Amino acid sequence: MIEVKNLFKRFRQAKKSDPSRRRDAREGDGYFQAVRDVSFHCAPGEVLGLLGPNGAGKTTTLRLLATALKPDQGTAFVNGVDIVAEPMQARRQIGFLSGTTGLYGRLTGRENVEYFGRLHGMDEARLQRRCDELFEQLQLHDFAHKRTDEMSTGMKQKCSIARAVVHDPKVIILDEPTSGLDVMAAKVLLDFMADCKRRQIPLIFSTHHLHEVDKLCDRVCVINGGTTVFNDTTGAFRQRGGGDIFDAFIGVINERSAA
Ligand SMILES: Nc1ncnc2c1ncn2[C@@H]1O[C@H](COP(=O)(O)OP(=O)(O)OP(=O)(O)O)[C@@H](O)[C@H]1O
Repeated sequence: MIEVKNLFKRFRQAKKSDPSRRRDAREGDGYFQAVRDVSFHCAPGEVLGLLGPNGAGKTTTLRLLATALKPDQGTAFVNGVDIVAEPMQARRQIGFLSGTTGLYGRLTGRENVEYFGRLHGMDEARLQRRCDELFEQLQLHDFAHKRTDEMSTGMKQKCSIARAVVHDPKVIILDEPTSGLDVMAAKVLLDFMADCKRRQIPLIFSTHHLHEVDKLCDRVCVINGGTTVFNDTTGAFRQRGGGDIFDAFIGVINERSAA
């Protein structure tokens, strides 16, 4: 179970901006309030889609949840572990794919994944079994021994996912996993996510591709201007758009912007 409760995060800005030129209500004196009151939850067997326009605060929220950043206020619980009080314990439960691939270019795909498995303290037999399983599932076998700096975007992304989940985490958080991928590579990743759902692993992913949400998600959270503006089931979201998920998204964003 993942429970995110009233997260807030501001970033310091090097220069104070001129108040008359501020374009974003989140900008203050020497800071930018990237996340301001974000809440949602995702149970075992559920997939939650995190949506929002560019700059809404999705990546910041996911980095807070994955303990890469510390919130200013609020917290989250990962399988009952408080990410603020016990970040190390929380981190062990989480598989996190960030926007940057984080692969070592001179290592092969398999070497990268094995390296991160060893960092997680996995014993060799379990690590090899897990790598075999992931390389099969992500259709990476043919490329396992290729250096990652010679791989295509899709192959790199699959390796990054394998790297993120090698330790068999209890929850999975993916930041724009299908961004920039061709249809075939995206399908492999969507199938992987569907399998996590079948295995009762709570999974959260951010995306701009609404058809992925339509196909895969049980719950939807929309962030706009750093704040949660929708948090409910995918069915309830569709209804907001009279059955159309695109209209639902635009309606939720426009409603908030008008307010
Ligand atoms: N380290 C930082 N310092 C200052 N501002 C930041 C920092 N990180 C993010 N921001 C700002 O916070 C806001 C939210 O950024 P974030 O990357 O979380 O948005 P996003 O919803 O993931 O956007 P996108 O869909 O474009 O990836 C943006 O305006 C961004 O410029």
